Formats: sequence, C-alpha cells, structure tokens
Amino acid sequence: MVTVTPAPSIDRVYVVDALRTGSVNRAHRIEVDIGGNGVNLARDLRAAGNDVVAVVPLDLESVVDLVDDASLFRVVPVAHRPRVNTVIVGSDGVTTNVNQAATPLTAPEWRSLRAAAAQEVRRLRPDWVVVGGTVPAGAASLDPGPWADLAGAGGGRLCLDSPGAVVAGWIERGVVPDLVSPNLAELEDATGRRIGTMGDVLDAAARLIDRGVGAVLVSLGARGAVLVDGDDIRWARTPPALVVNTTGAGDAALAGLVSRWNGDRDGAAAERALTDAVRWGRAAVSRMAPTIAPDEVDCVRVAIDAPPRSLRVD
Ligand SMILES: Nc1ncnc2c1ncn2[C@@H]1O[C@H](COP(=O)(O)OP(=O)(O)O)[C@@H](O)[C@H]1O
Ligand SMILES: O=P(O)(O)OC[C@H]1O[C@](O)(COP(=O)(O)O)[C@@H](O)[C@@H]1O
Repeated sequence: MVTVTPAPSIDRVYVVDALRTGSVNRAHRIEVDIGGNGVNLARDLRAAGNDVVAVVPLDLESVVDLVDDASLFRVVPVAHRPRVNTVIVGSDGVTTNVNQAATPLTAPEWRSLRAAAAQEVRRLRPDWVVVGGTVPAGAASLDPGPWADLAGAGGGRLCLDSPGAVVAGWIERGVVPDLVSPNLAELEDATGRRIGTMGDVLDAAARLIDRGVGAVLVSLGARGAVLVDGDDIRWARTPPALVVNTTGAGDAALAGLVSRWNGDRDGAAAERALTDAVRWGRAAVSRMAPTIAPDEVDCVRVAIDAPPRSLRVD
C-alpha cells in the first residue's frame, strides 16, 4: 500500500475531565504524535503486517523526536513546519478537534511529492494508493490531474480519503476515485445533500457511484459503516465501544477495509473486509492513541444487514 498525505500534522491530544467552552480547562495528560489520514492509515496497516509506505511533505527536523519508525515514511523535504492539530478528549470520550489550515505547497514541492509517490508505487505495486486528508489550498493543489493515473501505473486503484469538498473537486475535474471513505459530514460536503436518515446516506452514496466512483465506505460512528460497491450495499455493525478517543477511527476503518479487499467485484471479499473495517474502527475509538494495535482488535460479533432506509443516522 502507498499512502500520500499532502498536509501531515502534529496532533496534540489534551485529555481533560470534560471540555467546558468559555472557561479554563486543565489537561491531565498530553500526547503528541505525527498525524494526518494517510499517516494513521499507514501505521495501522504496518502494525497489521502490511507492506506500506506513507509519502509525506515534511520538514523532518521539526518532528524528528516524534518519528519512531523512520522506515514507514518517504519524506519529501519542504521548508514549512507541519501544522498543529489540537484534539481535546473528555473522560467520556467526547472528542473535539481543531485542525490548523494546511500550508500551501509550492509547484516544485507538489511535483516532488507526485514523483516520490510514483517511485513508491513502482517499487511496491500496491493494490491501493490512498491520498488522505486535507489538500492545502493553492493553485498547484487545485489540479488533481497528475494524481489520476498514479495507482493504475502500479496495477492498483486510487482511494481518496479527504474532506468532502476535495472529493467533489476531484470528481468535478474528472479524477474519479475507485474508493472514497467519508463520514456523514464529509458525505454531505461531497454531495451537497443534507443527511438525516440511512436513506439519505444511500442516496448520497448512489450519487457518487453514478458519477463513476467505484465504491463508497460511509462511516457512521457507533452505527458502524455502510459499503456501497456498485449495486451491492452492506451495513456492518459491532456492539458499541466504550469510547476513549475517536481521532483516527475513520482511518482505522479504511485500513481494515483496504487490507482485506483490492476493490474487485467480489462480494465475499468485500464482506470480510467490511467486517474488519468496523472491528478496526471500534478498536481505534477504544484507545487513546490514534492508531491501533492489531492484537487489540476484538473478534466481536459483526452483524451485516441491508440498511433500513428509515433509520435516523444524524
Ligand atoms: N462508539 C463506537 N462503537 C463502536 N464502533 C465505533 C464507535 N465509533 C466509531 N466506531 C467505528 O469506527 C468507524 C469510524 O468511526 P467514525 O467516527 O464514523 O469515523 P471518523 O473518524 O471518520 O468520523 C465506524 O465506522 C465504526 O465502525
Ligand atoms: O487533514 P484533515 O482533514 O485536517 O484531518 C487531519 C486529522 O485527521 C486525522 O488524520 C484523524 O482522522 P479521522 O479521525 O477522520 O480518522 C488526524 O490524525 C489529523 O489531525
């Protein structure tokens, strides 16, 4: 697997009793790590024994203390320091995120990122190339064209795990991913539709499929996840977890899916992969660190059903 994270972050997690807005909050624990969707995804995949590299534009010097496994990263040097994303976690698991805007990459930095990613794709020939997270503003980043054929060059598929506006922008410009993995807010942003019920989820996902997207994994928090793969629709649920920190849960769910499924129209494989997706997502919310340890993924019962359209999901 190859992941590309155009705007990696330093994630600073503050653990408080309960977040009180407009007042002084005291953190009794602080965790700092390198974050960003493709980075978390790569860590989860590596921990589960997959061959994976995370391609990141990074000023390595400013994060050197945080890199515990340098072999996970293919670093493209850039001049700016990484953004800092703040995560505030209450003892009830309620998680609040404040994500810093990403610094634009220069045109040469974008070219270097694309070239490094292409090199890793030729080396690993991965089933999936996942572009993850925010894409920084700026003229060079508005053009997804150079990313269109990246995965195909290695015989694999392209997954875009980014905010809804980025997904909509890429599709608008003709770069249609084989897989997208929005949560509800991202699905609303990607389609411009307000989502209240499972029926709205299915209609929004169908809209993306109609525009050429191969498959849509919609994560629904404690309600599990729906995988729409062409005409096949599956909804998977686990028993609810005791939530510690939800940051990285979506990344874990996607990692579970792509580690077991190469995107082929194979219902049994898709179902096994979706089962892993909800187990990995559940494991992620159950721990403080944003990435999972595979031995913490419980073989909990997973129910797979046709999703009821009337179920409220908001
Ligand atoms: N409270 C929970 N109990 C069990 N599983 C959960 C819970 N919250 C999230 N998950 C799992 O993690 C996945 C991703 O979580 P979600 O919050 O939807 O993603 P995101 O981090 O992208 O917003 C879900 O699809 C689900 O499988
Ligand atoms: O690129 P964005 O959209 O600002 O999100 C970045 C943040 O998302 C994360 O990758 C977590 O993502 P999820 O909670 O959606 O799985 C953090 O590590 C990071 O701070």
